[in-house]
Amino acid sequence: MSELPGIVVTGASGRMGQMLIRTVAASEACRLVGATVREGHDWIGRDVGEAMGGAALGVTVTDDALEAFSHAQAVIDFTSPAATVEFAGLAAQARCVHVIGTTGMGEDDLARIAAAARHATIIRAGNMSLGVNLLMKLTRMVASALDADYDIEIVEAHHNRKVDAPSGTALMLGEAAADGRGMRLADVRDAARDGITGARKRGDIGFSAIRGGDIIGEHDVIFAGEGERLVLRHVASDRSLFAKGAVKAALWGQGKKPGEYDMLDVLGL
Ligand SMILES: NC(=O)C1=CN([C@@H]2O[C@H](COP(=O)(O)OP(=O)(O)OC[C@H]3O[C@@H](n4cnc5c(N)ncnc54)[C@H](OP(=O)(O)O)[C@@H]3O)[C@@H](O)[C@H]2O)C=CC1
Ligand SMILES: O=C(O)C1=N[C@H](C(=O)O)C[C@H](O)C1
Repeated sequence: MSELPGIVVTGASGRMGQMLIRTVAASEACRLVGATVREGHDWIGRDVGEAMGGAALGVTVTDDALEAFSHAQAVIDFTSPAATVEFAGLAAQARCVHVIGTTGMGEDDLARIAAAARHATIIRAGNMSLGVNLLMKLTRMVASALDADYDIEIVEAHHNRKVDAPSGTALMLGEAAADGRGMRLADVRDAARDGITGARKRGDIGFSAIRGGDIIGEHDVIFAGEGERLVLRHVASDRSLFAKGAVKAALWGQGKKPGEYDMLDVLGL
């Protein structure tokens, strides 16, 4: 019988990194074979389960990503744009499926990931949950049914440690809304209102970001018309939601041709 796919988790000490370690270790469909952290991190050389304050998991934390990837079939990566771009090259070299949850990527980062996807299977999504990916489909549908008399506003709320705004999810929802209207988000995006902004421009898609406490992730897509308002909402109440989606993506990616995929592909939506 062949072995279960081996998975490496990058950024193992992070909020999502620790959640992913627990999720992969508990899965009956894959094995945890590696855990990486930044160079100089004080977890290096320790068992990752113990470093997290729990039972040993038999995996030693390392900062040698390429060596760790070379023993794996998939890498799950929720870190930072700079780290993810580097890992994309290393995962391609090691012929691993690369699941990317990292948000806040710039044009340049995305171009480098697209280049890596010429040789590697990459699955990237700003949100790995079933609910948000369904919400994208609904958003596209409603945006195409309602004309620009309905102003589209996307409001997102996250914990006070989040470093990027608008969230990756909000941008995915914005892309879906723009697509539903036959527009490019770049042409209608309004994400920075402050001061005397002038009246709202018809057809724009607005973004607002709330940051506070331990909010895991909440997204509203508002269609505001005259005399009525339609609100589509997703609330994440447990980070394991994202980790389970990422594991599903890593397993789905096994044997897939090189290219860039998303969670709509994984979930068959
Ligand atoms: N797609 C999805 O479903 C979801 C996406 N996310 C995204 O995942 C990312 C991580 O979120 P979260 O876990 O909350 O953040 P954290 O800050 O808790 O974790 C990030 C981890 O990445 C590590 N890291 C950052 N830069 C580097 C680098 N250059 N080299 C090596 N390691 C690095 C950090 O290490 P150190 O602490 O040493 O800097 C840390 O361990 C964010 O972009 C977030 O938006 C989050 C949840 C769901
Ligand atoms: O940083 C987070 O926490 C989250 N980030 C993702 C995003 O930017 O949309 C997904 C989720 O909302 C949590």
